[in-house]
Amino acid sequence: MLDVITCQDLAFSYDGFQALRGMTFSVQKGQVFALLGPNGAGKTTTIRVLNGLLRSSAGQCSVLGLNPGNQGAEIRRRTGVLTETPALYERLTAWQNLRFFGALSEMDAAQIEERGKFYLHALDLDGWADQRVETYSKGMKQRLALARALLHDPELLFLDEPTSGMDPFAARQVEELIYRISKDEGRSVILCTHRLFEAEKVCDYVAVMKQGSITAAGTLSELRQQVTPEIRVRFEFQQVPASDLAAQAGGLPGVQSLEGAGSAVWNLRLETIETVPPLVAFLTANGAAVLSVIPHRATLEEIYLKLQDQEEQVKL
Ligand SMILES: Nc1ncnc2c1ncn2[C@@H]1O[C@H](COP(=O)(O)OP(=O)(O)OP(=O)(O)O)[C@@H](O)[C@H]1O
Repeated sequence: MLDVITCQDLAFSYDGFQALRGMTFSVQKGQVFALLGPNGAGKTTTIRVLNGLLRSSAGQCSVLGLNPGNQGAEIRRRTGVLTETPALYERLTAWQNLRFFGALSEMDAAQIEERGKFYLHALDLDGWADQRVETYSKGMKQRLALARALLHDPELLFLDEPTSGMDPFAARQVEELIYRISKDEGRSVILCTHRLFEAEKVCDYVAVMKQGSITAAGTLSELRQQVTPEIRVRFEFQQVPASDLAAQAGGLPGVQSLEGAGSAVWNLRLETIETVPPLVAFLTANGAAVLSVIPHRATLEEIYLKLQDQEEQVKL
Protein backbone atom coordinates (compact mmCIF):
# COMPACT_ATOMS: atom_id res chain seq x y z
CA MET A 1 0.00 0.00 0.00
CA LEU A 2 1.07 3.51 -0.74
CA ASP A 3 2.29 5.56 2.22
CA VAL A 4 0.95 9.10 2.19
CA ILE A 5 2.80 10.04 5.36
CA THR A 6 5.88 8.48 6.93
CA CYS A 7 7.51 9.82 10.06
CA GLN A 8 10.57 8.47 11.79
CA ASP A 9 11.60 9.70 15.26
CA LEU A 10 9.91 13.03 14.74
CA ALA A 11 10.44 15.58 17.53
CA PHE A 12 9.40 19.15 18.16
CA SER A 13 10.01 21.68 20.95
CA TYR A 14 8.24 24.95 21.76
CA ASP A 15 11.01 27.15 23.22
CA GLY A 16 12.64 24.30 25.11
CA PHE A 17 9.40 22.46 25.97
CA GLN A 18 9.51 19.14 24.15
CA ALA A 19 5.97 18.67 22.77
CA LEU A 20 6.77 15.72 20.42
CA ARG A 21 9.41 13.03 20.86
CA GLY A 22 10.27 9.94 18.83
CA MET A 23 7.06 9.91 16.79
CA THR A 24 7.25 7.07 14.27
CA PHE A 25 4.22 6.19 12.18
CA SER A 26 2.89 5.96 8.66
CA VAL A 27 -0.46 6.69 7.04
CA GLN A 28 -1.64 4.92 3.91
CA LYS A 29 -3.69 6.13 0.98
CA GLY A 30 -7.42 6.07 1.74
CA GLN A 31 -6.82 5.40 5.41
CA VAL A 32 -8.58 7.19 8.25
CA PHE A 33 -5.86 7.46 10.88
CA ALA A 34 -7.22 8.42 14.31
CA LEU A 35 -4.81 10.29 16.54
CA LEU A 36 -6.13 10.03 20.07
CA GLY A 37 -4.83 11.16 23.43
CA PRO A 38 -5.55 13.35 26.42
CA ASN A 39 -5.45 17.16 26.30
CA GLY A 40 -1.93 18.37 25.66
CA ALA A 41 -0.71 15.02 24.27
CA GLY A 42 0.58 16.69 21.11
CA LYS A 43 -2.08 15.93 18.47
CA THR A 44 -2.46 19.47 17.15
CA THR A 45 1.30 19.98 17.24
CA THR A 46 1.71 16.83 15.13
CA ILE A 47 -0.68 18.24 12.51
CA ARG A 48 1.17 21.57 12.48
CA VAL A 49 4.50 19.83 11.96
CA LEU A 50 3.06 17.61 9.21
CA ASN A 51 1.68 20.51 7.23
CA GLY A 52 4.82 22.54 7.67
CA LEU A 53 3.50 25.27 9.98
CA LEU A 54 6.03 24.18 12.62
CA ARG A 55 9.49 22.86 11.82
CA SER A 56 10.51 19.60 13.51
CA SER A 57 13.63 19.68 15.65
CA ALA A 58 14.66 16.08 14.89
CA GLY A 59 13.66 13.06 12.82
CA GLN A 60 12.47 12.53 9.26
CA CYS A 61 9.06 13.09 7.80
CA SER A 62 7.52 12.83 4.36
CA VAL A 63 3.99 14.01 3.49
CA LEU A 64 2.75 13.19 -0.03
CA GLY A 65 6.41 12.63 -0.88
CA LEU A 66 7.29 16.17 0.26
CA ASN A 67 9.39 17.42 3.14
CA PRO A 68 7.32 19.56 5.55
CA GLY A 69 10.53 21.30 6.65
CA ASN A 70 10.93 23.17 3.36
CA GLN A 71 7.90 22.27 1.21
CA GLY A 72 5.14 23.24 3.62
CA ALA A 73 3.38 25.55 1.14
CA GLU A 74 3.11 22.77 -1.45
CA ILE A 75 1.83 20.35 1.24
CA ARG A 76 -0.81 22.88 2.33
CA ARG A 77 -1.85 23.34 -1.31
CA ARG A 78 -2.47 19.61 -1.68
CA THR A 79 -4.06 18.99 1.73
CA GLY A 80 -7.10 20.28 3.58
CA VAL A 81 -7.11 21.26 7.21
CA LEU A 82 -9.88 21.80 9.69
CA THR A 83 -8.99 23.14 13.11
CA GLU A 84 -11.14 23.54 16.20
CA THR A 85 -11.77 27.18 15.31
CA PRO A 86 -13.14 27.44 11.77
CA ALA A 87 -11.06 29.78 9.61
CA LEU A 88 -13.84 31.63 7.80
CA TYR A 89 -14.78 35.21 7.08
CA GLU A 90 -17.75 35.96 9.34
CA ARG A 91 -19.05 38.91 7.32
CA LEU A 92 -19.16 36.89 4.10
CA THR A 93 -21.76 34.31 3.09
CA ALA A 94 -20.91 30.62 2.66
CA TRP A 95 -20.67 31.02 -1.10
CA GLN A 96 -18.51 34.16 -0.81
CA ASN A 97 -16.16 32.27 1.52
CA LEU A 98 -15.96 29.29 -0.82
CA ARG A 99 -15.37 31.50 -3.88
CA PHE A 100 -12.65 33.40 -2.04
CA PHE A 101 -10.80 30.33 -0.76
CA GLY A 102 -11.35 28.44 -4.02
CA ALA A 103 -9.74 31.30 -5.96
CA LEU A 104 -6.81 31.31 -3.49
CA SER A 105 -6.33 27.64 -4.34
CA GLU A 106 -6.31 28.58 -8.04
CA MET A 107 -9.58 26.83 -8.80
CA ASP A 108 -11.64 28.11 -11.72
CA ALA A 109 -15.18 29.44 -11.17
CA ALA A 110 -16.86 26.35 -12.65
CA GLN A 111 -14.94 24.00 -10.36
CA ILE A 112 -15.78 26.12 -7.31
CA GLU A 113 -19.49 26.10 -8.23
CA GLU A 114 -19.56 22.35 -8.83
CA ARG A 115 -17.60 21.23 -5.78
CA GLY A 116 -19.06 23.96 -3.54
CA LYS A 117 -22.60 22.91 -4.43
CA PHE A 118 -21.77 19.27 -3.79
CA TYR A 119 -20.29 19.82 -0.32
CA LEU A 120 -22.83 22.44 0.77
CA HIS A 121 -25.50 19.89 -0.03
CA ALA A 122 -23.62 16.96 1.59
CA LEU A 123 -23.22 19.03 4.76
CA ASP A 124 -26.82 20.24 4.74
CA LEU A 125 -25.96 23.89 4.27
CA ASP A 126 -27.58 24.59 0.91
CA GLY A 127 -30.44 26.52 2.53
CA TRP A 128 -27.90 28.81 4.25
CA ALA A 129 -25.46 29.29 1.41
CA ASP A 130 -26.30 32.98 0.92
CA GLN A 131 -26.43 33.92 4.60
CA ARG A 132 -23.52 35.59 6.36
CA VAL A 133 -21.43 33.18 8.39
CA GLU A 134 -21.83 35.38 11.51
CA THR A 135 -25.46 34.22 11.65
CA TYR A 136 -24.47 30.52 11.76
CA SER A 137 -24.37 28.26 14.80
CA LYS A 138 -20.98 26.82 15.86
CA GLY A 139 -21.78 23.47 14.28
CA MET A 140 -22.80 25.11 10.98
CA LYS A 141 -19.55 27.08 10.88
CA GLN A 142 -17.65 23.86 11.46
CA ARG A 143 -19.51 22.17 8.58
CA LEU A 144 -18.76 25.09 6.28
CA ALA A 145 -15.09 24.95 7.32
CA LEU A 146 -15.12 21.28 6.34
CA ALA A 147 -16.61 22.15 2.94
CA ARG A 148 -13.82 24.72 2.58
CA ALA A 149 -11.18 22.12 3.53
CA LEU A 150 -12.51 19.74 0.86
CA LEU A 151 -13.18 22.28 -1.89
CA HIS A 152 -9.80 22.13 -3.64
CA ASP A 153 -9.87 18.34 -3.90
CA PRO A 154 -7.10 17.57 -1.35
CA GLU A 155 -5.44 14.15 -1.28
CA LEU A 156 -5.02 14.29 2.48
CA LEU A 157 -7.13 15.91 5.18
CA PHE A 158 -6.11 16.95 8.68
CA LEU A 159 -9.25 17.08 10.80
CA ASP A 160 -8.74 18.39 14.32
CA GLU A 161 -11.94 17.85 16.32
CA PRO A 162 -14.13 18.13 13.20
CA THR A 163 -17.42 17.60 15.05
CA SER A 164 -16.68 20.03 17.86
CA GLY A 165 -19.89 21.94 18.69
CA MET A 166 -22.11 19.81 16.46
CA ASP A 167 -25.38 18.22 17.44
CA PRO A 168 -25.63 14.42 17.00
CA PHE A 169 -27.36 14.68 13.63
CA ALA A 170 -24.74 17.04 12.17
CA ALA A 171 -21.95 14.94 13.68
CA ARG A 172 -23.41 11.88 11.95
CA GLN A 173 -23.36 13.71 8.60
CA VAL A 174 -19.70 14.53 9.10
CA GLU A 175 -18.89 10.92 10.02
CA GLU A 176 -20.63 9.76 6.85
CA LEU A 177 -18.71 12.29 4.81
CA ILE A 178 -15.38 11.18 6.33
CA TYR A 179 -16.27 7.60 5.51
CA ARG A 180 -17.19 8.52 1.95
CA ILE A 181 -14.17 10.68 1.20
CA SER A 182 -11.81 7.94 2.39
CA LYS A 183 -13.54 4.81 1.14
CA ASP A 184 -15.09 6.08 -2.11
CA GLU A 185 -12.71 8.87 -3.02
CA GLY A 186 -9.45 7.36 -1.69
CA ARG A 187 -8.44 10.40 0.37
CA SER A 188 -6.45 9.89 3.54
CA VAL A 189 -7.61 11.49 6.77
CA ILE A 190 -5.78 12.23 9.99
CA LEU A 191 -8.51 12.57 12.56
CA CYS A 192 -7.79 14.03 16.00
CA THR A 193 -10.73 13.59 18.30
CA HIS A 194 -11.84 12.95 21.84
CA ARG A 195 -15.08 11.40 20.59
CA LEU A 196 -14.06 7.77 20.64
CA PHE A 197 -17.48 6.46 19.65
CA GLU A 198 -17.24 8.52 16.49
CA ALA A 199 -13.63 7.57 15.74
CA GLU A 200 -14.54 3.91 16.08
CA LYS A 201 -17.06 4.20 13.26
CA VAL A 202 -14.74 5.73 10.71
CA CYS A 203 -11.11 4.92 11.53
CA ASP A 204 -8.97 2.17 10.02
CA TYR A 205 -5.99 2.71 12.28
CA VAL A 206 -5.55 4.21 15.73
CA ALA A 207 -2.53 5.82 17.34
CA VAL A 208 -2.76 6.81 20.99
CA MET A 209 -0.50 9.65 22.10
CA LYS A 210 0.67 10.70 25.52
CA GLN A 211 3.13 13.45 26.40
CA GLY A 212 4.35 13.79 22.85
CA SER A 213 4.80 10.09 21.99
CA ILE A 214 2.74 7.32 20.50
CA THR A 215 2.11 4.82 23.28
CA ALA A 216 -0.05 2.32 21.37
CA ALA A 217 -0.96 1.88 17.71
CA GLY A 218 -2.75 -0.59 15.49
CA THR A 219 -6.00 -1.40 13.81
CA LEU A 220 -8.97 -1.65 16.12
CA SER A 221 -8.83 -5.44 16.10
CA GLU A 222 -5.08 -5.44 16.82
CA LEU A 223 -5.57 -3.13 19.79
CA ARG A 224 -8.58 -5.14 20.94
CA GLN A 225 -6.48 -8.31 20.82
CA GLN A 226 -3.74 -6.54 22.77
CA VAL A 227 -5.93 -5.36 25.64
CA THR A 228 -8.61 -8.06 25.75
CA PRO A 229 -7.16 -11.23 24.19
CA GLU A 230 -9.97 -13.40 25.52
CA ILE A 231 -13.38 -13.50 23.85
CA ARG A 232 -16.42 -12.45 25.87
CA VAL A 233 -19.72 -14.00 24.83
CA ARG A 234 -23.22 -13.59 26.20
CA PHE A 235 -25.57 -16.59 26.02
CA GLU A 236 -29.32 -16.13 26.41
CA PHE A 237 -31.62 -19.11 27.02
CA GLN A 238 -35.36 -19.55 26.66
CA GLN A 239 -35.53 -20.94 30.21
CA VAL A 240 -32.99 -21.27 32.99
CA PRO A 241 -30.86 -24.32 32.01
CA ALA A 242 -30.72 -27.38 34.27
CA SER A 243 -28.72 -26.60 37.41
CA ASP A 244 -25.65 -28.79 36.74
CA LEU A 245 -25.23 -27.61 33.12
CA ALA A 246 -23.39 -24.39 33.98
CA ALA A 247 -20.75 -26.27 35.98
CA GLN A 248 -20.29 -28.75 33.12
CA ALA A 249 -20.12 -26.01 30.47
CA GLY A 250 -17.65 -24.05 32.63
CA GLY A 251 -15.33 -27.05 32.58
CA LEU A 252 -15.32 -27.53 28.80
CA PRO A 253 -12.03 -26.97 26.93
CA GLY A 254 -11.58 -23.33 25.93
CA VAL A 255 -14.00 -21.94 28.53
CA GLN A 256 -12.12 -19.65 30.91
CA SER A 257 -14.99 -18.51 33.11
CA LEU A 258 -18.76 -18.53 33.31
CA GLU A 259 -20.93 -16.04 35.17
CA GLY A 260 -24.70 -16.21 35.56
CA ALA A 261 -25.17 -19.86 36.55
CA GLY A 262 -28.75 -20.32 37.79
CA SER A 263 -30.09 -17.62 35.45
CA ALA A 264 -31.18 -17.51 31.78
CA VAL A 265 -28.26 -15.24 30.80
CA TRP A 266 -24.64 -16.35 31.02
CA ASN A 267 -21.51 -14.31 30.37
CA LEU A 268 -18.55 -16.42 29.37
CA ARG A 269 -14.90 -15.76 28.71
CA LEU A 270 -13.55 -18.04 26.00
CA GLU A 271 -10.05 -18.59 24.71
CA THR A 272 -11.15 -18.30 21.09
CA ILE A 273 -14.36 -17.75 19.16
CA GLU A 274 -13.98 -21.34 17.83
CA THR A 275 -15.14 -22.54 21.25
CA VAL A 276 -18.68 -21.29 20.51
CA PRO A 277 -20.00 -24.01 18.11
CA PRO A 278 -19.06 -27.04 20.31
CA LEU A 279 -20.39 -25.19 23.34
CA VAL A 280 -23.75 -24.53 21.65
CA ALA A 281 -23.85 -28.17 20.49
CA PHE A 282 -23.16 -29.38 24.05
CA LEU A 283 -25.81 -27.13 25.59
CA THR A 284 -28.44 -28.02 22.99
CA ALA A 285 -27.72 -31.77 23.31
CA ASN A 286 -28.26 -31.37 27.05
CA GLY A 287 -31.67 -29.76 26.70
CA ALA A 288 -30.82 -26.03 26.99
CA ALA A 289 -32.78 -23.86 24.55
CA VAL A 290 -30.19 -21.32 23.33
CA LEU A 291 -31.94 -18.12 22.20
CA SER A 292 -28.89 -16.07 21.26
CA VAL A 293 -25.11 -16.01 21.40
CA ILE A 294 -23.67 -12.51 21.30
CA PRO A 295 -19.90 -11.96 21.24
CA HIS A 296 -18.88 -8.75 22.97
CA ARG A 297 -16.24 -6.76 21.13
CA ALA A 298 -14.48 -4.17 23.24
CA THR A 299 -15.36 -0.66 22.03
CA LEU A 300 -12.64 1.85 21.20
CA GLU A 301 -13.52 3.66 24.42
CA GLU A 302 -12.97 0.48 26.45
CA ILE A 303 -9.72 -0.21 24.61
CA TYR A 304 -8.52 3.37 25.15
CA LEU A 305 -9.33 3.35 28.87
CA LYS A 306 -7.69 -0.04 29.30
CA LEU A 307 -4.54 1.17 27.55
CA GLN A 308 -4.43 4.16 29.93
CA ASP A 309 -4.87 1.74 32.88
CA GLN A 310 -2.07 -0.50 31.62
CA GLU A 311 0.23 2.50 31.44
CA GLU A 312 -0.63 3.54 34.99
CA GLN A 313 0.14 -0.03 36.14
CA VAL A 314 3.51 0.07 34.42
CA LYS A 315 4.33 3.34 36.23
CA LEU A 316 3.40 1.95 39.68
N1 LIG B 1 2.35 27.77 21.14
C1 LIG B 1 2.75 26.97 22.14
N2 LIG B 1 3.76 27.35 22.97
C2 LIG B 1 4.17 26.58 23.98
N3 LIG B 1 3.64 25.36 24.27
C3 LIG B 1 2.63 24.94 23.49
C4 LIG B 1 2.13 25.73 22.40
N4 LIG B 1 1.11 25.03 21.80
C5 LIG B 1 0.98 23.88 22.50
N5 LIG B 1 1.88 23.83 23.51
C6 LIG B 1 2.06 22.71 24.47
O1 LIG B 1 2.42 21.55 23.73
C7 LIG B 1 1.76 20.41 24.25
C8 LIG B 1 0.96 19.74 23.15
O2 LIG B 1 -0.11 20.60 22.78
P1 LIG B 1 -1.15 20.22 21.64
O3 LIG B 1 -2.05 21.41 21.44
O4 LIG B 1 -0.41 19.70 20.48
O5 LIG B 1 -1.95 19.02 22.34
P2 LIG B 1 -3.31 18.31 21.87
O6 LIG B 1 -3.08 16.85 22.02
O7 LIG B 1 -3.73 18.81 20.55
O8 LIG B 1 -4.33 18.81 23.01
P3 LIG B 1 -5.94 19.02 22.94
O9 LIG B 1 -6.56 17.66 22.99
O10 LIG B 1 -6.20 19.78 24.20
O11 LIG B 1 -6.26 19.78 21.71
C9 LIG B 1 0.93 20.89 25.44
O12 LIG B 1 1.65 20.67 26.62
C10 LIG B 1 0.76 22.37 25.17
O13 LIG B 1 0.64 23.08 26.38
